[in-house]
Amino acid sequence: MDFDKELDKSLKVQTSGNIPVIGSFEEMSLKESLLKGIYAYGFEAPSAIQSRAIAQVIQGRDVIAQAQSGTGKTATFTIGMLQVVDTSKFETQALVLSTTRELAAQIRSVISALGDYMKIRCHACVGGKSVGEDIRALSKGQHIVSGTPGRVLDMIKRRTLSIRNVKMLVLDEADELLGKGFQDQISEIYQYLPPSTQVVVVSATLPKAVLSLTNKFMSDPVKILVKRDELTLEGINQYYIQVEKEDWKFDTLCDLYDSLTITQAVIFCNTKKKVDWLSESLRKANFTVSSMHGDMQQDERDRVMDEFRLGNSRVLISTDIWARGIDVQQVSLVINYDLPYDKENYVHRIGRSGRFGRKGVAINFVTRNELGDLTEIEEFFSIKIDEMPSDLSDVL
Ligand SMILES: Nc1ncnc2c1ncn2[C@@H]1O[C@H](COP(=O)(O)OP(=O)(O)OP(=O)(O)O)[C@@H](O)[C@H]1O
Repeated sequence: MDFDKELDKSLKVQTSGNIPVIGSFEEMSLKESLLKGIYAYGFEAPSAIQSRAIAQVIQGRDVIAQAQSGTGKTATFTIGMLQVVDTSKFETQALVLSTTRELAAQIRSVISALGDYMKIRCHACVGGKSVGEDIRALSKGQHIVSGTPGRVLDMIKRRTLSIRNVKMLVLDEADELLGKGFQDQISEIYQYLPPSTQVVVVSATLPKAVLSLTNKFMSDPVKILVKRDELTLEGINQYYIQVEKEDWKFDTLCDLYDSLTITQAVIFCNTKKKVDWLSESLRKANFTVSSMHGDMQQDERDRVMDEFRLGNSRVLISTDIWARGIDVQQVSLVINYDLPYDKENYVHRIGRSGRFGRKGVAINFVTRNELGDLTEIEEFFSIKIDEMPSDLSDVL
């Protein structure tokens, strides 16, 4: 199946002005070494967001790029960034900020892979890792830094990360970075950057309040936006299972376990405590599961992540730390053991499946009391979530 064409037909975007759509990577006038990196990585044609936004980033415009989950936003800003970085200068010219350490590390590896033939130097600057290693890596000279706000700010303040020559700032998962938890750190980092820094803002969800905030630090941005009712992917089938009481969710999950391991599955809970409880209970019942949340040591988080990426573990239980950006193509099933508190995160969570045109299934566990929350999600995204058919193999 031609994923690109399928994907393009079903996705609707709104753009500011008349933004040209460039149908191939060759037509983007990219450096030879970058083009080679793109093809070596296995990309053949640009996705909808890539064919619109890459050229705008390269032209130096401030860009607001919204696109559905798993449709190639990372490569959009990465290709734009790699094209404008001058690799003969061993100084940091672009800075990418994201919400979790795992996501910052994933972005670093995409940058390194696509920029392989350009001999790009890119470092992930994230919390939980040795500061000494950051200092060593940064002192060698890194063209691009991908990091989480706290550690990046720390490195700037220590003058270990020199931002004098930064030309571009990318805010991935921008709505979360500009929300309460990160806003102060982001604005502090921004104030250190040269005034002419180009800003690229990226996310699958960009609520109006966030869009209006961007006026403060972006000038006349090009906007590529998706309406809320176009945000869920057609390739992800969404269902709910209603249970009498919360306790029964556990038995329902046990019944589903065999189906979960057909490919890979992610199960979301709303709290770290519940992740611990659910994974321990499943293990006690002799099911093999991995788990991950923000209170775990970073080396343990890294180990769980590596195992899951390699496919050595098939069922991962996590909090919203896993909701955004993480790309594991084999994930075809997402279970919301709890519905997310934050409606936006619903599309991010279910978007861990159905990556780049692949099929996915999302199952929401709800008690009678939670049915109203499910309806709110349906109304918010203008979707219809059906009751799960009795035989899951019909839908997987
Ligand atoms: N042009 C392309 N051709 C083929 N595969 C692609 C292309 N662009 C991206 N991909 C692949 O699609 C997958 C999803 O891409 P990516 O992680 O960039 O999505 P995203 O839009 O950032 O998603 P999210 O909203 O979850 O952050 C990745 O595995 C990536 O390698």
